Amino acid sequence: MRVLVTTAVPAERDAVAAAFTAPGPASASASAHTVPGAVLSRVALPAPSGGGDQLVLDLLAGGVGPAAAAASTAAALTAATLNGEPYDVVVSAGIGGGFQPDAPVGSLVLADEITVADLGAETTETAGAAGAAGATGTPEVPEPAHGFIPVTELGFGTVTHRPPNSLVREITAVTGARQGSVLTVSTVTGSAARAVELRRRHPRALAEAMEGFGVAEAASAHGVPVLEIRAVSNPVGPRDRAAWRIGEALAALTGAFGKLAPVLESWNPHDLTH
Ligand SMILES: O=C(O)c1cccc(C(=O)CC[C@H]2O[C@@H](n3cnc4c(=O)[nH]cnc43)[C@H](O)[C@@H]2O)c1
Repeated sequence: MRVLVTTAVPAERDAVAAAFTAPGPASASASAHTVPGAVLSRVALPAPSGGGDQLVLDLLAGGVGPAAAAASTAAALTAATLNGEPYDVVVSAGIGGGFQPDAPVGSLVLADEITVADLGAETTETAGAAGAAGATGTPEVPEPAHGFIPVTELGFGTVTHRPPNSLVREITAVTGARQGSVLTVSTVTGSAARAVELRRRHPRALAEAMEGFGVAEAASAHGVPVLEIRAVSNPVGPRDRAAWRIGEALAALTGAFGKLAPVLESWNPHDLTH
């Protein structure tokens, strides 16, 4: 089983690696290699004693934001395919903001939907009131934008990727993660009003981060299943850097990967029954 794990920054990548590289009788081997557009840290676990596939994880610190994440993930996926060693699953992993009170700081969120929240068009038309401004004539002063049309309703692309249900269920069970939508945003939410608006539009959202949708777009282009796991470092809402608990979240990420390795080892990538 070959797994590509894309994080944004090296601290997140190293937190994932720490789940496998602690010294011990059967510790994993670690190495690094470069492919065009990506530097990969490889963790190869010892083959399971009862037989079965060896778990190999390539860890990639692919950059902050959906564009960097998509570009670096796509580079790694393409290189692996050209080398005849394609990945079976891609995981977007890192810290994220948690919507309160459902995803407290320090908790884990596993995405059953990876949704881009700000890919679309602003509109002054409210839902169900399209054309209202036109009915009363041209407004004399510009109205504030108060609506959002996702790109899919404009006739383009996609806004949501769905990880395989079976894998999500099993990982939720072993890690104790909360399961819900994880939003991808290009701007970190910094106000209560924006947090409320995001939850109004996405009632199942538990967390927001900046890379999941980019990773998922690359995985989807290669026909590879995708997961997203976030350890909550801060509440989504008014900007308060003092409230961030990055160390706690990175430790939670390490704990999660320690537990999900056996699930990945035993998962059959050809069983994509949702
Ligand atoms: O508030 C700031 O000054 C600030 C400046 C630069 C970067 C940030 C980040 O939030 C880093 C984003 C980084 O971490 C993930 N992340 C963590 N919490 C959140 C969040 O509440 N909303 C969105 N992304 C978050 C994200 O995936 C990036 O990789 C802040």
